Amino acid sequence: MWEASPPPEEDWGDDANRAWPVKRVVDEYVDAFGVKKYEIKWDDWSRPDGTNTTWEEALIGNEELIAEWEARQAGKRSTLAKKSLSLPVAPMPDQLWQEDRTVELSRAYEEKLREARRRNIRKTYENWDKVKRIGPAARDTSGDDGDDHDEDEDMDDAVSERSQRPRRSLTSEDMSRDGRIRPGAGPRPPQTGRPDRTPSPPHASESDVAEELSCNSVPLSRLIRGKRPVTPPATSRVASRSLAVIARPTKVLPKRAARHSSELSSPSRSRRDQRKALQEEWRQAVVRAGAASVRIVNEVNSDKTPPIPDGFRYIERQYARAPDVPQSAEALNCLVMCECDDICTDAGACQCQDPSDIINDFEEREFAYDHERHFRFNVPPGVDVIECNKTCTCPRLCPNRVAQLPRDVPLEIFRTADRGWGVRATITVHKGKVIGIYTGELIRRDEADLRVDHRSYIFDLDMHEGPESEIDESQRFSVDSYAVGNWSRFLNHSCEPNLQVYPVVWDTIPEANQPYLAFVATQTIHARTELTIDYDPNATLRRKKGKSRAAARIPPGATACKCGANVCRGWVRV
Ligand SMILES: C[S@@+](CC[C@H](N)C(=O)[O-])C[C@H]1O[C@@H](n2cnc3c(N)ncnc32)[C@H](O)[C@@H]1O
Repeated sequence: MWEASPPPEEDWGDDANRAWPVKRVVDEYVDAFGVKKYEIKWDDWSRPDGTNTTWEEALIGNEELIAEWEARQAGKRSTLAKKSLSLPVAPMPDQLWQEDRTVELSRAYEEKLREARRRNIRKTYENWDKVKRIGPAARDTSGDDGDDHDEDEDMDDAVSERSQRPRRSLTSEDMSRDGRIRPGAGPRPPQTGRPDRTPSPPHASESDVAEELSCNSVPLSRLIRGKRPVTPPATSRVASRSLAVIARPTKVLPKRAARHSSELSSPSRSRRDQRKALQEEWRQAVVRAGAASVRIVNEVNSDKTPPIPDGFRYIERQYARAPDVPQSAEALNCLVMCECDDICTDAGACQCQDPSDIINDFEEREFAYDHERHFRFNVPPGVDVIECNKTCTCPRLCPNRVAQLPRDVPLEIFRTADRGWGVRATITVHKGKVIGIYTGELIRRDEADLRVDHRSYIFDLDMHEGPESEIDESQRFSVDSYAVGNWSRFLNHSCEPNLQVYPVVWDTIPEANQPYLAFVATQTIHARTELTIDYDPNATLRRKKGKSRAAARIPPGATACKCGANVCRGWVRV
């Protein structure tokens, strides 16, 4: 608790309006309205406490003072630049490339390279490579049999792919506002004169035609938008079941995970060893993905590990696709490329946002994130956030690449007193901070319906579905995190949650109905506060609208809610 001291007294005497001599300008800042202010050091005036500076807005008639201040600053900057050329731009060992300090570092690095080039000095800062490749560089290859896809390589691949193959994607003109593809639209050769692009041929080549067909072959039912339900994004499926009776997963797991699972379940291993092995397996998966740590902690009872099924595979930031849900080539061909010069700052001018339905009060297109990469909560229900994709020219630290980046919030999977295991962050996160994404096995909905035992861990990707939707059954998908998943499978329900879920795409188009689900903080969440979501936002909406009066009666298929919130409706569909 503290109280601000009173401002220091200022006494300008009776002749406050006389011309007071100024010594010099000692500081400056630009206020929230863009007005520049200068801190002035006075020559023969001071407060009783000895301080003799004040902040002044206009220095009319004293332009030479400002000129002198600016010259001094320029001198300082150039001295610093000279000095800093010899300073290493080195990341800390635990530094992740998407952190703010890495962004600052990258800017310093660019500045130094520019200065070195200007002075014709051949200078390389080898340590910078570590920032760029923090995921793969930190990879622990011991025991890695190499059959896992390196999650962090995706973006790097994308960048190199971009420079190797001619870009093929829809431009803004090909997509109309409602996201439909216009007849005759299709991928075209790039039109600007950037050095790495091939000039536009007069007629479409064979490959253009092939891609055009594949892009236009996205079934129309999947391109119909504007008929989305006004419901919150995704709903967890319904079923109450005991964790003790979890059935073994039916899917054959990849070699690597199976090996670990047999190690983990070996009767010769003590429970403590099993915990260590599991923690290490997850640590490696997290490091490979370039993400912040996930620790397993239990301060409540003697359980060493959460009750995951044998062969559980931790996968931080992508779906494990079921064999009958391959990555849609059509969707990849239909990615809209933006050509922003640097980071994307104007959604209206960023071509990949053309199909986006995020519009502000002035009917202008808006990004879902602000310049600090915080979610703006401006996404209407049923609308996917469209992040910049692998064909876009912007860098990986563009503010419109957020959910696709590795998680930078360190987490703990911790034992709760009465709801099994839960998730909490070990740092305070602020409103709008995107924590990460839900991962798991991407399966068809009809398959999800059969996995009754997994229901608590299945998220339906149903944000585009509603009574009027014409989405074909074969195009409805769900994510099952029972046997494959990440920290988010441990998120518990609260009737007053501190996270919200929103659908987001970057490696597909919204019409493919396979977005990722991202979790964003809806308020400041202090370190080690449990992170929670609402498993049944529709029920909350109905309740808010007063449609469900029998709040405390537990409906069939639901279980007693133990979220402890003041507004708890008393039951939860799990
Ligand atoms: C997706 S899992 C969450 C992680 C789970 N606590 C665990 O230990 O694996 C969903 C299960 O957590 C429990 N659960 C989550 N939120 C709950 C709540 N508010 N009240 C009671 N049980 C809850 C239920 O057993 C539910 O089936």
